[in-house]
Amino acid sequence: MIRAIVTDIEGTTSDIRFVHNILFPYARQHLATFLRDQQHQPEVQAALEAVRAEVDQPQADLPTLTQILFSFMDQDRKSTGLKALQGMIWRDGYLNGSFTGHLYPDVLPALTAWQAQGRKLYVYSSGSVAAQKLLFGYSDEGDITGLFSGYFDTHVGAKREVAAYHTIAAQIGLPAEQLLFLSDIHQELDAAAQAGWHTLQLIRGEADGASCHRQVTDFSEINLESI
Ligand SMILES: CSCCC(=O)C(=O)COP(=O)(O)O
Ligand SMILES: [Mg+2]
Repeated sequence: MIRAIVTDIEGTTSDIRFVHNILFPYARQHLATFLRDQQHQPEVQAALEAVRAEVDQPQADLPTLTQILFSFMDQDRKSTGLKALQGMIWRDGYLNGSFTGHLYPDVLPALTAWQAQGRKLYVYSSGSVAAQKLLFGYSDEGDITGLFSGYFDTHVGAKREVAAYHTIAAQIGLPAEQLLFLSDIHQELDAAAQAGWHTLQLIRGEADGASCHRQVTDFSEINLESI
């Protein structure tokens, strides 16, 4: 029996185009000003230190770090330091009404039903935990953070690493065979499956012929009793 469901965000609960066409450009547009104005805030300093460590440049100054962060954004690199900074910048965008967090219309009814059945819901995304809480706190459907029992980001490891799913299972406190991971990316599901989890792939757009995972086009097609 599935007792907990862990969901990805981009391409699973929310449109990739929202992330790539709204969130990422907003962070890019505001990065330099944000760093200039907020560089002495402890959380910003911690993120910049993480970037320095990631590129093995302990003395890198702010202009150098800014260029490194732009190149990370060009590569869509899932850098924990970049993701922390993006989340801080997006906070302003949510608060000033520049955007709300996209949710596919099938997501909220399914999550609500699963929670009512006593199943625990979690999020695992490369976006920082703070960014995840913002997306669901300022979603198209209002604040739905009350549905979730916890959030995981790259602090537990990258989404294509098997070890990350062992860590999440240990933190949730359930055996892998009671856990279901929902994602649009088959390499992430491969890692979860290798850790013993159940998996389901969301196909929101293009088909994925290279996948060996069960596929659904939206959350309304998910029947947890048949897993
Ligand atoms: C919290 S929404 C922004 C997600 C994000 O920053 C991202 O890079 C998505 O990566 P994922 O590995 O979750 O597809
Ligand atoms: Mg995804």
